[in-house]
Amino acid sequence: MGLMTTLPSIAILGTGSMGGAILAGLVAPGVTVEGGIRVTNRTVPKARALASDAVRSFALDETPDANLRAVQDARLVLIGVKPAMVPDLLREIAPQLAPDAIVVSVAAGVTIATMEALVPSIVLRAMPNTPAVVGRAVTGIAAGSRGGAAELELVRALFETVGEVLVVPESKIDALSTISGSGPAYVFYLIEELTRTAMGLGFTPEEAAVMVNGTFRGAAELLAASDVGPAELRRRVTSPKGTTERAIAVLEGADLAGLFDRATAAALERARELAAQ
Ligand SMILES: NC(=O)C1=CN([C@@H]2O[C@H](COP(=O)(O)OP(=O)(O)OC[C@H]3O[C@@H](n4cnc5c(N)ncnc54)[C@H](OP(=O)(O)O)[C@@H]3O)[C@@H](O)[C@H]2O)C=CC1
Ligand SMILES: O=C(O)[C@@H]1CCC=N1
Repeated sequence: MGLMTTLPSIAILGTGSMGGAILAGLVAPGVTVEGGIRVTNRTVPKARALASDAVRSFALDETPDANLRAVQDARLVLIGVKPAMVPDLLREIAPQLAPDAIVVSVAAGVTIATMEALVPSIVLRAMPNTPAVVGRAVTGIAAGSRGGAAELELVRALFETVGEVLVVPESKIDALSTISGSGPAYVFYLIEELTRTAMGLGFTPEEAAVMVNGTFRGAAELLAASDVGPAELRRRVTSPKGTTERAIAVLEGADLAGLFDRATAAALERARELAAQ
């Protein structure tokens, strides 16, 4: 972010919530994609909406060989379709991939071994999150058995156009997904619920949004700007024998910590199911 980045030609196959968020980073100022960006979707209106001077888009409904056309000469091929569709898509594009193509999948669960069995290319996995849209993603990336440091650095540069990157072994990528991949949903859920509570206390939706959204933003920015961690920042809100202390006691009584352990365990279990599909 904020740096000048030059990337080689890129194809995004499946440009929905996640693929579209990454595309937003690629077309941001400061990023040059030499050789251009091609993206695909199934439906025509969605594909059309993504087209611009910098982006050629293809819809499968209109161009049945959309994915083949998109990967032609592409150095980076980002797989953004649903996990269950990944194997068929890889089988389809395998004959068309450039000899030096690097395939990067963001699909939850689908392992590098599964993908390496289907394409001759270097394959990596990445697990970004939707704040990519505003350049604030956290993305885990994992290398496979092919390729080396240069390919990993290229994929790091790709995801650094949309935020921070953490390199992890593939054995940790599903666990990372349960924290940062799904994490924005947990945060939005908390925001929704606190907003509902505020309205129950008599505030208008607008007032509730000012209070809740502003508080999440303020707390996140305070944490980012602080040299102390969240526990100390929480302590500074929690006056001894005051009101926050009572509220926190209720959350502790409901085992909020245990709930997060159970929620992430369920997400991890689902990643394993998706891998087995
Ligand atoms: N959403 C998130 O926060 C994250 C998602 N992921 C992963 O990203 C992937 C996509 O998820 P998400 O973006 O949420 O889902 P979406 O449904 O928003 O995106 C999937 C996209 O794939 C398109 N598509 C369907 N079939 C094909 C095809 N055969 N060829 C090309 N494109 C096709 C769809 O087009 P159309 O809509 O026109 O049918 C759609 O735009 C999943 O594998 C998920 O695990 C990873 C990290 C975070
Ligand atoms: O819910 C999902 O399966 C994807 C992966 C992480 C976030 N969204």
